Amino acid sequence: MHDEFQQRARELIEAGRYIHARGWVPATSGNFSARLSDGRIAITVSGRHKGELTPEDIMLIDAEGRSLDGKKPSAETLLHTSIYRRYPDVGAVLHPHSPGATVISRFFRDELVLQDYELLKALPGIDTHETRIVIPIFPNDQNIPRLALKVDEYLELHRDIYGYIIAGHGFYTWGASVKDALRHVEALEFLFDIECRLHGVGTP
Ligand SMILES: CSCCC(=O)C(=O)COP(=O)(O)O
Ligand SMILES: [Zn+2]
Repeated sequence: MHDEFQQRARELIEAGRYIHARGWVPATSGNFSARLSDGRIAITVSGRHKGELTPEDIMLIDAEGRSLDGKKPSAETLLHTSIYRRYPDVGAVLHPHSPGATVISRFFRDELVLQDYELLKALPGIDTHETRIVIPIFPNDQNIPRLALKVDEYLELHRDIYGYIIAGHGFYTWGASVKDALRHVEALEFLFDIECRLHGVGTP
Protein backbone atom coordinates (compact mmCIF):
# COMPACT_ATOMS: atom_id res chain seq x y z
CA MET A 1 0.00 0.00 0.00
CA HIS A 2 2.90 2.34 0.83
CA ASP A 3 4.37 1.48 -2.59
CA GLU A 4 1.05 2.23 -4.25
CA PHE A 5 0.98 5.69 -2.62
CA GLN A 6 4.54 6.37 -3.74
CA GLN A 7 3.75 5.26 -7.30
CA ARG A 8 0.64 7.45 -7.53
CA ALA A 9 2.61 10.36 -6.01
CA ARG A 10 5.29 9.94 -8.69
CA GLU A 11 2.63 10.00 -11.40
CA LEU A 12 1.05 13.17 -9.99
CA ILE A 13 4.46 14.87 -9.77
CA GLU A 14 5.20 13.97 -13.42
CA ALA A 15 1.73 15.12 -14.49
CA GLY A 16 2.38 18.45 -12.74
CA ARG A 17 5.63 18.99 -14.64
CA TYR A 18 3.95 18.13 -17.93
CA ILE A 19 0.91 20.35 -17.33
CA HIS A 20 2.99 23.26 -16.03
CA ALA A 21 5.36 23.07 -19.02
CA ARG A 22 2.34 23.79 -21.24
CA GLY A 23 1.26 26.80 -19.19
CA TRP A 24 -1.85 25.17 -17.78
CA VAL A 25 -1.11 25.56 -14.02
CA PRO A 26 0.55 28.97 -13.54
CA ALA A 27 1.50 30.43 -10.17
CA THR A 28 0.61 27.53 -7.79
CA SER A 29 -2.81 27.08 -9.40
CA GLY A 30 -4.42 23.70 -10.06
CA ASN A 31 -4.56 20.51 -8.03
CA PHE A 32 -4.27 16.79 -8.74
CA SER A 33 -5.31 13.56 -7.05
CA ALA A 34 -5.28 9.78 -7.49
CA ARG A 35 -7.33 7.15 -5.67
CA LEU A 36 -5.63 4.18 -4.01
CA SER A 37 -7.13 0.68 -4.07
CA ASP A 38 -8.24 0.98 -0.39
CA GLY A 39 -10.25 4.17 -1.14
CA ARG A 40 -7.80 6.66 0.30
CA ILE A 41 -6.79 9.48 -2.00
CA ALA A 42 -3.35 10.92 -2.76
CA ILE A 43 -3.74 14.67 -3.38
CA THR A 44 -1.59 17.75 -3.75
CA VAL A 45 -0.91 19.81 -0.61
CA SER A 46 -2.56 23.24 -0.80
CA GLY A 47 -0.56 26.13 -2.19
CA ARG A 48 2.31 24.17 -3.70
CA HIS A 49 3.69 24.95 -7.14
CA LYS A 50 2.33 22.17 -9.35
CA GLY A 51 5.26 22.31 -11.77
CA GLU A 52 7.79 21.79 -8.97
CA LEU A 53 6.12 19.13 -6.84
CA THR A 54 8.23 16.82 -4.65
CA PRO A 55 7.02 13.71 -2.75
CA GLU A 56 6.41 15.91 0.33
CA ASP A 57 3.84 17.86 -1.67
CA ILE A 58 1.59 14.82 -2.09
CA MET A 59 -0.49 13.81 0.95
CA LEU A 60 -3.23 11.36 1.91
CA ILE A 61 -6.89 12.09 2.62
CA ASP A 62 -9.87 9.85 3.25
CA ALA A 63 -12.90 9.64 0.94
CA GLU A 64 -14.51 12.57 2.81
CA GLY A 65 -11.50 14.79 2.24
CA ARG A 66 -10.08 14.62 5.79
CA SER A 67 -6.31 14.82 6.12
CA LEU A 68 -4.75 11.52 7.17
CA ASP A 69 -1.25 12.83 7.74
CA GLY A 70 -1.63 16.29 9.29
CA LYS A 71 -0.89 18.14 6.05
CA LYS A 72 -3.35 20.64 4.52
CA PRO A 73 -5.02 19.28 1.36
CA SER A 74 -5.97 21.32 -1.69
CA ALA A 75 -8.52 24.04 -1.00
CA GLU A 76 -10.61 22.33 -3.71
CA THR A 77 -10.48 18.84 -2.19
CA LEU A 78 -14.28 18.46 -2.17
CA LEU A 79 -14.35 18.85 -5.97
CA HIS A 80 -12.11 15.77 -6.12
CA THR A 81 -13.88 13.62 -3.52
CA SER A 82 -17.28 14.24 -5.09
CA ILE A 83 -16.01 12.92 -8.45
CA TYR A 84 -14.62 9.76 -6.80
CA ARG A 85 -17.88 9.24 -4.93
CA ARG A 86 -19.98 9.53 -8.08
CA TYR A 87 -17.75 7.48 -10.41
CA PRO A 88 -16.39 4.28 -8.82
CA ASP A 89 -14.11 3.62 -11.83
CA VAL A 90 -12.34 6.95 -11.65
CA GLY A 91 -8.76 6.68 -10.40
CA ALA A 92 -7.47 10.22 -10.95
CA VAL A 93 -8.76 13.80 -11.09
CA LEU A 94 -6.79 16.69 -12.61
CA HIS A 95 -7.58 20.40 -12.38
CA PRO A 96 -5.66 22.78 -14.67
CA HIS A 97 -6.11 26.56 -14.81
CA SER A 98 -5.60 26.66 -18.56
CA PRO A 99 -5.96 29.67 -20.87
CA GLY A 100 -8.32 27.74 -23.19
CA ALA A 101 -10.83 26.84 -20.47
CA THR A 102 -10.63 30.33 -18.98
CA VAL A 103 -11.21 32.12 -22.29
CA ILE A 104 -14.06 29.74 -23.20
CA SER A 105 -15.82 30.62 -19.94
CA ARG A 106 -15.76 34.31 -20.90
CA PHE A 107 -17.91 33.86 -23.99
CA PHE A 108 -19.94 30.70 -23.40
CA ARG A 109 -22.38 30.91 -20.52
CA ASP A 110 -23.72 27.56 -19.27
CA GLU A 111 -22.09 24.97 -21.49
CA LEU A 112 -19.73 24.29 -24.37
CA VAL A 113 -20.77 21.72 -26.98
CA LEU A 114 -17.98 19.81 -28.70
CA GLN A 115 -18.94 17.79 -31.76
CA ASP A 116 -17.51 16.33 -34.98
CA TYR A 117 -13.93 16.35 -33.75
CA GLU A 118 -11.71 13.31 -34.36
CA LEU A 119 -9.91 14.07 -31.09
CA LEU A 120 -13.09 13.28 -29.13
CA LYS A 121 -11.94 9.68 -29.56
CA ALA A 122 -9.30 10.40 -26.89
CA LEU A 123 -12.20 10.28 -24.40
CA PRO A 124 -13.43 6.93 -23.02
CA GLY A 125 -16.26 5.18 -24.85
CA ILE A 126 -16.10 7.46 -27.92
CA ASP A 127 -15.15 5.76 -31.19
CA THR A 128 -16.30 8.21 -33.84
CA HIS A 129 -16.01 11.92 -34.57
CA GLU A 130 -19.80 11.84 -35.06
CA THR A 131 -20.27 12.49 -31.36
CA ARG A 132 -21.60 15.40 -29.35
CA ILE A 133 -20.46 16.04 -25.81
CA VAL A 134 -21.36 18.81 -23.39
CA ILE A 135 -18.87 20.52 -21.09
CA PRO A 136 -20.91 22.32 -18.40
CA ILE A 137 -19.69 25.71 -17.18
CA PHE A 138 -20.35 26.62 -13.55
CA PRO A 139 -19.96 30.10 -12.07
CA ASN A 140 -16.90 30.34 -9.87
CA ASP A 141 -17.55 30.21 -6.12
CA GLN A 142 -15.16 30.64 -3.20
CA ASN A 143 -17.50 28.40 -1.20
CA ILE A 144 -16.15 25.04 -2.36
CA PRO A 145 -18.71 22.84 -0.50
CA ARG A 146 -21.49 24.77 -2.25
CA LEU A 147 -19.76 24.52 -5.64
CA ALA A 148 -19.11 20.79 -5.14
CA LEU A 149 -22.80 20.28 -4.37
CA LYS A 150 -23.84 22.19 -7.48
CA VAL A 151 -21.50 20.13 -9.68
CA ASP A 152 -22.69 16.91 -8.09
CA GLU A 153 -26.35 17.78 -8.62
CA TYR A 154 -25.56 18.33 -12.31
CA LEU A 155 -23.66 15.04 -12.57
CA GLU A 156 -26.59 13.23 -10.95
CA LEU A 157 -28.69 14.24 -13.97
CA HIS A 158 -25.96 14.02 -16.65
CA ARG A 159 -23.68 11.07 -15.99
CA ASP A 160 -21.87 11.08 -19.37
CA ILE A 161 -19.70 14.05 -18.58
CA TYR A 162 -15.94 14.09 -19.22
CA GLY A 163 -15.11 17.32 -17.48
CA TYR A 164 -16.44 20.72 -16.49
CA ILE A 165 -15.28 24.32 -16.55
CA ILE A 166 -15.43 26.75 -13.62
CA ALA A 167 -15.88 30.23 -15.10
CA GLY A 168 -12.83 32.47 -14.93
CA HIS A 169 -11.00 29.74 -13.09
CA GLY A 170 -10.10 26.48 -14.90
CA PHE A 171 -11.44 23.02 -15.58
CA TYR A 172 -11.74 19.58 -14.02
CA THR A 173 -11.40 16.25 -15.80
CA TRP A 174 -10.79 12.69 -14.64
CA GLY A 175 -9.94 9.18 -15.79
CA ALA A 176 -9.30 5.61 -14.71
CA SER A 177 -5.62 6.44 -14.12
CA VAL A 178 -3.39 9.52 -13.98
CA LYS A 179 -2.28 8.71 -17.53
CA ASP A 180 -5.88 8.59 -18.77
CA ALA A 181 -6.82 11.80 -16.96
CA LEU A 182 -3.77 13.51 -18.47
CA ARG A 183 -4.86 12.43 -21.96
CA HIS A 184 -8.26 14.00 -21.25
CA VAL A 185 -6.60 17.23 -20.10
CA GLU A 186 -4.64 17.41 -23.36
CA ALA A 187 -7.60 16.56 -25.57
CA LEU A 188 -9.99 18.98 -23.88
CA GLU A 189 -7.50 21.84 -23.78
CA PHE A 190 -6.80 21.29 -27.50
CA LEU A 191 -10.53 21.41 -28.27
CA PHE A 192 -11.03 24.49 -26.05
CA ASP A 193 -8.27 26.19 -28.02
CA ILE A 194 -9.88 25.27 -31.35
CA GLU A 195 -13.23 26.63 -30.16
CA CYS A 196 -11.52 29.88 -29.10
CA ARG A 197 -9.97 30.25 -32.55
CA LEU A 198 -13.31 29.51 -34.22
CA HIS A 199 -14.80 32.37 -32.24
CA GLY A 200 -11.96 34.64 -33.21
CA VAL A 201 -10.27 34.66 -29.82
CA GLY A 202 -6.69 33.42 -29.66
CA THR A 203 -5.13 31.77 -26.62
CA PRO A 204 -1.46 32.26 -25.74
C1 LIG B 1 -3.41 30.66 -7.01
S1 LIG B 1 -4.67 29.60 -7.53
C2 LIG B 1 -6.02 29.78 -6.36
C3 LIG B 1 -6.54 28.49 -5.78
C4 LIG B 1 -6.92 27.52 -6.84
O1 LIG B 1 -7.85 27.77 -7.61
C5 LIG B 1 -6.19 26.30 -7.06
O2 LIG B 1 -6.47 25.55 -7.97
C6 LIG B 1 -5.05 25.90 -6.17
O3 LIG B 1 -5.47 25.66 -4.88
P1 LIG B 1 -4.72 24.57 -3.96
O4 LIG B 1 -5.24 24.82 -2.57
O5 LIG B 1 -5.09 23.24 -4.50
O6 LIG B 1 -3.24 24.81 -4.11
ZN1 LIG C 1 -8.40 26.05 -8.98
